[in-house]
Amino acid sequence: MAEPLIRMENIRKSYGRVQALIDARLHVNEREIVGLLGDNGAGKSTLIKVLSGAVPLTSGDIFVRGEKVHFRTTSDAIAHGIETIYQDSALVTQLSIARNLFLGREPIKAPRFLNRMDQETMNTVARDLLKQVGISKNIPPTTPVGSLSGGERQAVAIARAMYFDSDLIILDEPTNNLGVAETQGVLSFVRRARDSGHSCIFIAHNIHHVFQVVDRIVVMRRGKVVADDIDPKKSSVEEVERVITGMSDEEIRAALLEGGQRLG
Ligand SMILES: Nc1ncnc2c1ncn2[C@@H]1O[C@H](COP(=O)(O)OP(=O)(O)OP(=O)(O)O)[C@@H](O)[C@H]1O
Repeated sequence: MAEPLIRMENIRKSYGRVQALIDARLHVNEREIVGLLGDNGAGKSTLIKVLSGAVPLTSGDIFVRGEKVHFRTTSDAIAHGIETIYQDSALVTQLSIARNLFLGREPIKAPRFLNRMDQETMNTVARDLLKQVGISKNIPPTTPVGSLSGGERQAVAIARAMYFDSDLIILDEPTNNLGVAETQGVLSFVRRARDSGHSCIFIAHNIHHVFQVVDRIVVMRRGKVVADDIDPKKSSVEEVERVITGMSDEEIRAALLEGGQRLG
């Protein structure tokens, strides 16, 4: 079998006495959307932070296309094609969509010594990217990001990762606080990123959103990966919820009943 794009093995991460990750493993194939699920505190964010170079691992190995890597900073991970998009996506609201797409990597107009940004190129690329990512309305690339909706901002961040050729785009709770239509928009941007050759890790508390978009589901519980090959087409939401909680139907019913009695 082909070497996966990303392979993480025996990942341990301790914060003092707290063992956030215990021999966690994760792989992501080329052109694959992996959904990462788990209850609060299961270790999802920590695993992603390790993969994006934001926190150092205590022990374990990370491979990119079979090559062992050591990420000490987020720039190391970005240099290996791994881009993480957080909810607020680090966009500058006062600047245009085009400027945000190129933030820190702006093309320079000739003659280069004058150090003038090539606004025209930025606008042309931005227009094309917005189309690729599937922003349906005709939004000019000169529009300030501050006037975009939450879903459109996610689209700009995804477009940026696509343009700078990130192989893996990690989306941490991209649909949080979004309305129904906006959420559907973001899910379709993620599908388009996959269809144009990128892989994604999608973290969301809303299991229904995950089911709609991912190719495979990975579940974490108490720092460990307890399932890494759930096919959303063959499993039900309830089955996956059981894996997340580690509870049987009976235990879930008892917990609900107990909760109901407490409320009553
Ligand atoms: N900086 C930190 N210092 C100490 N403990 C931490 C730190 N970050 C996370 N933890 C602990 O590590 C464990 C895993 O947390 P993590 O945030 O990775 O879980 P999560 O699955 O992302 O949860 P959530 O869905 O609530 O964001 C938890 O017990 C958490 O309290």
